[in-house]
Amino acid sequence: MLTRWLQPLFRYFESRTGPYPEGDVATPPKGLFPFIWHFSRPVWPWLLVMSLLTALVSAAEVVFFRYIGELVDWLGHVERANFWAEHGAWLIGVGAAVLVGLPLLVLVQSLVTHQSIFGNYPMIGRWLSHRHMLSQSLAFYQDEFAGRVSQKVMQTALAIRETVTKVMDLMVYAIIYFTGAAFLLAQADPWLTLPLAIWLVGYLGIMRFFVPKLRDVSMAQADARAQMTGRVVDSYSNIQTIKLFADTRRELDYAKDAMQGFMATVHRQMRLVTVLSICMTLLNTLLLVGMAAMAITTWYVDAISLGVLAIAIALVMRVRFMSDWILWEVAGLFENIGTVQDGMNTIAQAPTVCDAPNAPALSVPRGEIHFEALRFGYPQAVGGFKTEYKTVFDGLDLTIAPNEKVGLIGRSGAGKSTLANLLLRFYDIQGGRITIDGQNIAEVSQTSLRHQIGMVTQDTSLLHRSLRDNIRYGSPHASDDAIWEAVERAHADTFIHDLVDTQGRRGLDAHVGERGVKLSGGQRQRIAIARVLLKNAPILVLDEATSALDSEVEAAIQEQLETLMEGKTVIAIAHRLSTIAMLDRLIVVDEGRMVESGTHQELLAKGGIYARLWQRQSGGFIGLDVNADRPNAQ
Ligand SMILES: Nc1ncnc2c1ncn2[C@@H]1O[C@H](COP(=O)(O)OP(=O)(O)OP(=O)(O)O)[C@@H](O)[C@H]1O
Repeated sequence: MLTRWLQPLFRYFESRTGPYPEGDVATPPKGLFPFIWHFSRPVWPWLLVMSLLTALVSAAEVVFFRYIGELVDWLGHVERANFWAEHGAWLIGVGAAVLVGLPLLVLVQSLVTHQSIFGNYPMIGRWLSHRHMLSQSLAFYQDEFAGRVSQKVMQTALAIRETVTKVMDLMVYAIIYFTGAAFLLAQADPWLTLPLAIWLVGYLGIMRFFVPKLRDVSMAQADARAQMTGRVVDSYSNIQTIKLFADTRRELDYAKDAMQGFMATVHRQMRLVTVLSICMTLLNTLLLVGMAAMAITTWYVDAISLGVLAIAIALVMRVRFMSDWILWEVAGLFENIGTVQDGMNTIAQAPTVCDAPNAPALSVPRGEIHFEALRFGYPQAVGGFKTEYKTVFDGLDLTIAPNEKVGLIGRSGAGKSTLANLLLRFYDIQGGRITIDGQNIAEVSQTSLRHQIGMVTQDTSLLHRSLRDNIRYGSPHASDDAIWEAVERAHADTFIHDLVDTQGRRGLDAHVGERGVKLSGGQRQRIAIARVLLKNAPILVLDEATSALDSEVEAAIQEQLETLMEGKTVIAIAHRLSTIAMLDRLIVVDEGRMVESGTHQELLAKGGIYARLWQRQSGGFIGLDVNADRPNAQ
């Protein structure tokens, strides 16, 4: 009933701050305060309101104590017969104010804190971080575990909320309460503040001693926890290897070693907690006894009234309960600041590959690709500070004519996949340029560049969604008819028709991945081919596109791939030379340069690297005819 009545209020306060801010994606700044501010900007007016209301609630509590003291005094002095006549109106006024005012104040404060801030604030952090992380360069994800990044995104947002709200809410509450209490006691008799002042010195000393120790042990515990989880996850994810070598005891010992490391931090922490509890109890009891003694003494010499004595004891009782709680909050605050700092190191990294300001879209009327004096090496951090480049291309020149189909050949590690990745601008080059129809790919928007290129790779990773969503990922508005047509052309219909996932979803509706259907490497590759068929981009990159298929399916698809290649510029990479031998031109890459170029026949006649490779592959290595030199030899 009450909740129903409060519904409009809930809705009003929940909608005061939008949890999904739009606008340009910005890299969060480095530095603790600017980083926290970056995620707090959308909610700061509400944080301020929360802080003010908290200060009011805290002040109201102290004032309330004061009235209780006055009441005690009257009750001690006034004649019973005159009590109502003298104080009735005043009492009803204060009673009404407490009865209506305080709950109302707490209601508004609670609505602002819980409805406007608590849910929306961390979501703003997650949303802004996630948007930024999606624009991060590929190289970033090759250096970081996806699970670790996602955990940082989720955790950091919560830690920012905890840090800011602890400072702006709980600390404000405690400071106002403590100052208010001290002021109230000083007004009655300055001597009464003495026990409080001594207690404060002791309390700050305890904080100074214990908080850094608690923070250190919490950080050590977080590390030990990560290590323990990491080892357990490592065992589960490599369960096949463990079973293969049938050595669960070794795995258990490996995990136990990390568990013992974790337990050592727990013991350290719990010992600290016990000593801290003893110190706090001693200090608080001392405050209580000290304040009681001081209050009784001052009352005895008639310096204070009975009412003041009562509130002095009551205020101190409350300080006693609050002090434990604040100490833990401060220790927690440092832990949260540590989490924010740790998250900042991952999240506040600028993408290495960026669009130029107002970058135009790429237009591909012809499909000519030109690599000009290309120099590229993968960056490698040396000693954590300096970056060196591991050279892959050193002055490569290559022009691929519109609609030309080129096969790239080279030993493993020669840089074939790298060349494809550079065309897609997954990395920025260190020298030269890459142009498509005369437009430098570094000057057009990355999205438009990748829209114009269809790619099938060796390892097809599918998203944990329905097959339909996976296939139409590059063309989100494709109809089911168009999807089925692509599926049939990729020869994927044979298995898609029979697919049922654990939830009973069938065919294109079946979900892949975790708790979904498990597809073989060849099946996944056919899905990838269907996806590219549907995308129908003017430039095609096939990086070992049929490597996971058996010969029968490969032969069937080859025909479809030829249709797919019609009217497109194609770069195909394959170790099995027979799959690319029929292309217009074959290029052999070695040590960062193009060393041979020509048709299959020309390269065979040349008797160079290609001829030797062909000879080896057709010479029984994969069971082909020794004399086969026909481009379409299978
Ligand atoms: N992300 C990366 N970071 C650093 N070095 C890399 C990265 N990817 C590849 N390399 C290195 O760059 C070189 C070229 O690799 P690339 O994958 O392009 O070769 P490839 O010719 O496609 O090999 P393969 O035929 O085995 O697929 C290799 O020495 C490889 O170790």
